[in-house]
Amino acid sequence: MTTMAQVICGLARRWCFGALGSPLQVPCLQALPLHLGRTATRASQRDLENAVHQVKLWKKDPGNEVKLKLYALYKQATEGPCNLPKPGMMDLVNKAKWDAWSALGSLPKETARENYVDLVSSLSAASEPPSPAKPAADGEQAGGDLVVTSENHITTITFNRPAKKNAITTQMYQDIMLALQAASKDDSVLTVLTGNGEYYCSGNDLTNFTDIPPEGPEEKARTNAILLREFVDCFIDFPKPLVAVVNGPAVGISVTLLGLFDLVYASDRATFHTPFGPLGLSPEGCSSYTFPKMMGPSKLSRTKVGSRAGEGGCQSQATVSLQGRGLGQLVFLKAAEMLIFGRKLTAQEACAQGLVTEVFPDSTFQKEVWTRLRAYTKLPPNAVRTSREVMRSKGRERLHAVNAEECGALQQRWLSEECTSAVVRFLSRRGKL
Ligand SMILES: CCCC/C=C\CC(=O)SCCNC(=O)CCNC(=O)[C@H](O)C(C)(C)COP(=O)(O)OP(=O)(O)OC[C@H]1O[C@@H](n2cnc3c(N)ncnc32)[C@H](O)[C@@H]1OP(=O)(O)O
Repeated sequence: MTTMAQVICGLARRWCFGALGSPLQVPCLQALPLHLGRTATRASQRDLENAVHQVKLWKKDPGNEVKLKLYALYKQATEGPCNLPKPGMMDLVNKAKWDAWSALGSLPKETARENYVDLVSSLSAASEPPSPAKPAADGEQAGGDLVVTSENHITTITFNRPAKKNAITTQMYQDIMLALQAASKDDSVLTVLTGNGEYYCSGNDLTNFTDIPPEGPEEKARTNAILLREFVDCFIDFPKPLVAVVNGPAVGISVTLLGLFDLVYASDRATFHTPFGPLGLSPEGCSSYTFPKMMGPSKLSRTKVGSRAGEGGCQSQATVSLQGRGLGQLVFLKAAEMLIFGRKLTAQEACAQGLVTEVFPDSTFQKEVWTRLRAYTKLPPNAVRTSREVMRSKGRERLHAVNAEECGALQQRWLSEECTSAVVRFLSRRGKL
């Protein structure tokens, strides 16, 4: 059941959206501890104006409680005690504002001004914009192979091995699982995966296959299959919307997992490559199920348009040539081009196939995507979560079964001569073996 407090906070959140700049548009309830100890100089009218200006520059939403307090102090500092008629019970937003202002009673204007200035100054440090991960010129970036940040209701998990094209080590699989567990419980609305540097991710670190334990390669394949299954299960069961911010080329498991994401935003520099054939491997990340499924509907509609073969600008050769042979074949062919034959897709192609939600020019990619995501976090979080759950719940059991089957097949593949030779080929080209 929704409580009145939740209703108020929901309304307040909507009302506050994008209104940080104005000290007048500020809701919520409890009093905040203030810095009352200004003794050196009293805050002047100029100090107040500067503080108001500073609030306008804040990039980070300080939350409704703070904004409501700021509103009340500003009104008290400029107009004195609350002089408005009490709003009706159902006028929730104005009632919250009125309550906050009235709660200041007969606090002198000067003190309110001083409190406003002190509050802004104490919060300003915390409102600095986040420093984005800088592309590494060379070598690893500080902060570990995986960087997890949480702000503005977005938890971001960043692959941070730019010198290795963000290949995923065994430790990183473990750390991503831990990060997802934490993100499922934190106050974030969205969870984002992205990469630092030129690549989004070059997939599984192929040296993961080289440290064979004393028990032998069978044991290695068995433990890898368990790790992979647990890892993919975390994505299947994750309770909030998952967003991939694909900043550059994506390879292997970083591509297949995208079928389990809710939004996939790609730079036009990104490519999508699953070289399982050349590596002697088979698909994972539930892609053997999600890829044919997601690529299906777009092929279906294009097939209908395709009766005018040659006119439809987005028809591929394969689509046209398969017309009339049955949709099952048609759908499978497109996924098969990627998963069996390792065809690399451009961002635009991946978008046309339904793998990518939207493609952005690389020059504006970060700005546009993060602005969009920040706007999405202003939506009522419980509604977002519920919608996500009803969309995901139907297919979850099936996804777990697919994951188990794929991991079983891979356990065999990893022991095959085809796979071993491919990994040896890759590692020996740089004198790693
Ligand atoms: C628990 C197990 C789960 C298994 C599940 C998943 C399966 C997969 O993900 S399969 C896909 C595996 N990935 C690949 O096959 C990609 C391999 N890498 C490449 O083909 C190229 O490196 C790439 C095309 C990504 C980039 O090429 P270049 O631009 O020419 O760069 P370099 O090759 O010089 O790479 C720089 C540096 O990074 C190392 N690197 C890159 N990718 C990987 C990787 N996947 N594993 C290990 N190392 C990788 C590369 O060796 C270079 O290292 P140095 O030689 O030390 O500079």
